[in-house]
Amino acid sequence: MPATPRTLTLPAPAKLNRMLHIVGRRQDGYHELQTLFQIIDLCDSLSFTLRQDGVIQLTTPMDGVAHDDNLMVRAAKLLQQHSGTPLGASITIDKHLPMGGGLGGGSSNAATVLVGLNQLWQLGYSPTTLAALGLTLGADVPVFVRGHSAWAEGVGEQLTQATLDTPWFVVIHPGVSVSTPAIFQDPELTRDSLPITMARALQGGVVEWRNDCEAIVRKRYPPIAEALDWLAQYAPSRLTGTGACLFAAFDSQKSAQIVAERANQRWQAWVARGLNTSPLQDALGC
Ligand SMILES: C[C@@](CO)(OP(=O)(O)O)[C@H](O)COP(=O)(O)OP(=O)(O)OC[C@H]1O[C@@H](n2ccc(N)nc2=O)[C@H](O)[C@@H]1O
Ligand SMILES: Nc1ncnc2c1ncn2[C@@H]1O[C@H](COP(=O)(O)OP(=O)(O)O)[C@@H](O)[C@H]1O
Repeated sequence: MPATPRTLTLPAPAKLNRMLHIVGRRQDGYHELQTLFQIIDLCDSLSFTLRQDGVIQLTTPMDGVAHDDNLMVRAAKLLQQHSGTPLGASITIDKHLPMGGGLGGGSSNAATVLVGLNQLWQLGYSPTTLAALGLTLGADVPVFVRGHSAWAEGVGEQLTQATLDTPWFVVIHPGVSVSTPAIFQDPELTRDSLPITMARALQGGVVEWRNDCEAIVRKRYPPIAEALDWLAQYAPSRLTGTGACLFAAFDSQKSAQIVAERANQRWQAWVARGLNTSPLQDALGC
């Protein structure tokens, strides 16, 4: 039998919401969405070292997030409690994704912890079990556990695998942070988009592909409106999630790079490839 690995290094990729429609509001205040999630090759990198003493320790603190509130620590403890394993782990992160930027970095970190520790602790849980556990941490965790571009409904947890085009994206963070709860509480938010089918969404292309949060985000955060308008000179620009990041698709890496290099120095700009399968699942060979 092969020896149990004692360390594991795995990526935690970002996502874009290629479109996001708000089709209703539940009794508990949460919004019903229809969205196309696409995983991109912009990643954080997480390393796990097995511990026999049962301790969960994040060894790279993150500014503004207390140790025990960190989604990585919460995910590890959740899996530990659920499984009853006596094992622990030290976790380090090389963080590249902006926090609270609509790229799903925190959720992706949590998913990589669930998938990575499932392997390191040899628990043998299925993706379905891990996705259900992940959902208790955040609506965007399941898509990263499944590791495939997807059509999502409900609050984002009802996933159907989808295959999207894989352009090169320019992704911009305009340097302001958006409060997700404030956007969802905004009285002017459009909440009555007509539900569409996944087939229609995939056929509709750019015509149907809008983000219903964008009008409010533009109004409340002028620097985001400025960045969306700037990027739209080159290709249709759109917000991801509730922002603050926005993106546009290009045919080649070169054309995306030319645009990214022209971006305002006050913004962060990346060039990233759209994917259909996650680098996390690629790394694990599943
Ligand atoms: C809307 C998305 C699309 O990807 O935006 P981003 O977070 O990526 O920007 C996500 O599903 C967000 O999910 P997540 O980031 O987990 O949201 P949470 O922290 O759970 O929600 C923060 C708050 O936003 C509101 N909220 C969130 C999601 C939702 N479908 N309806 C809501 O009304 C709730 O008031 C909630 O308390
Ligand atoms: N490991 C983590 N990485 C990023 N954010 C985290 C993490 N753990 C907790 N958080 C909290 O979760 C919030 C949302 O994070 P993130 O997923 O990056 O944003 P978004 O949901 O907008 O894409 C952050 O503002 C931060 O307070």
